[in-house]
Amino acid sequence: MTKAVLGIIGGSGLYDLPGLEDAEWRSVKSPWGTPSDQLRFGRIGTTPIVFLPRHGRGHRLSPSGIDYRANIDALKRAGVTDLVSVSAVGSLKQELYPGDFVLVDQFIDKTHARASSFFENGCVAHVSMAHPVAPLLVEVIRHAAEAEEIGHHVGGTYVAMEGPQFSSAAESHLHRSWGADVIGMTNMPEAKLAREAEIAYATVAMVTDYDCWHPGHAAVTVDQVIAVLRDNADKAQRLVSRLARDFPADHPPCPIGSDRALDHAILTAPSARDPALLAKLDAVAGRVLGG
Ligand SMILES: CSC[C@H]1O[C@H](OP(=O)(O)O)[C@H](O)[C@@H]1O
Ligand SMILES: Nc1ncnc2[nH]cnc12
Repeated sequence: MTKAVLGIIGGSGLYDLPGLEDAEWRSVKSPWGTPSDQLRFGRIGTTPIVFLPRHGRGHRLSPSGIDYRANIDALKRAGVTDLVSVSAVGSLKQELYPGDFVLVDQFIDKTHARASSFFENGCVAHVSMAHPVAPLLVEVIRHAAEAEEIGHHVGGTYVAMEGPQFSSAAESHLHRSWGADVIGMTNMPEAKLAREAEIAYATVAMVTDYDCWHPGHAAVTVDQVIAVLRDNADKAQRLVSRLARDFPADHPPCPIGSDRALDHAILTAPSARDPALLAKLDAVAGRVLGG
């Protein structure tokens, strides 16, 4: 059993966590770059919490400009074992209405302009992304949503697009033809990097719009996204607070191995590893690299 530290990445509209006790913004340095902001350390009940606003306070960072490696590395250095992303998404299905919450369990990664791995020349590793979302974490979120009587859908596929422009209608129809449920711009490579860092990851996707495929709805605009987020801020807040309050202090092993993803992943022979890269991997891969 490991002691749990709950990380929350706040997406669009979520730049702080009211209700966090003993809260303090603290800078955490990362050898991978500059995290989106300082981390907000605190607790809710007895659960230690580390919060990070993904786009920075004031929404300074575009989805392509976020240093996802620095964010995940900093959260790992802060001791985070479980990470919940709270994200605005467009709906690709009639039955997923603006205001609904979707606990996604799969991703399709269409991003192409972001560093997407900690493992580079000099230390090559291949982790499994077959099951990108940690089932025990989803269960705790599901219980929290039920306890707060917040309507939610369990399961769904999130398409991660590069952005920052929204999709064309042809792209939106293509994503629907893939059977995907929701679309956003940020959960990849975040989920891949969390897996490499052996952090359990799950997403609360908050539907804000019907993207641009729906004949009965105008194409998505930022104003619309913000209006829906504002209307649902209280629900999101209640969900996170309940999740944190009820979060189990001890941590059984993840059934899909999120917490030991590197056990058989590193291919580069010890003698061929690049010492400079190994030094940067101290937090992410310290468990298997030692030192
Ligand atoms: C403001 S709409 C587009 C923006 O919102 C989502 O961000 P996040 O996942 O951080 O909530 C979407 O991915 C885009 O970055
Ligand atoms: N329709 C959409 N496409 C991409 N990202 C989004 N975030 C919120 N709505 C979105």
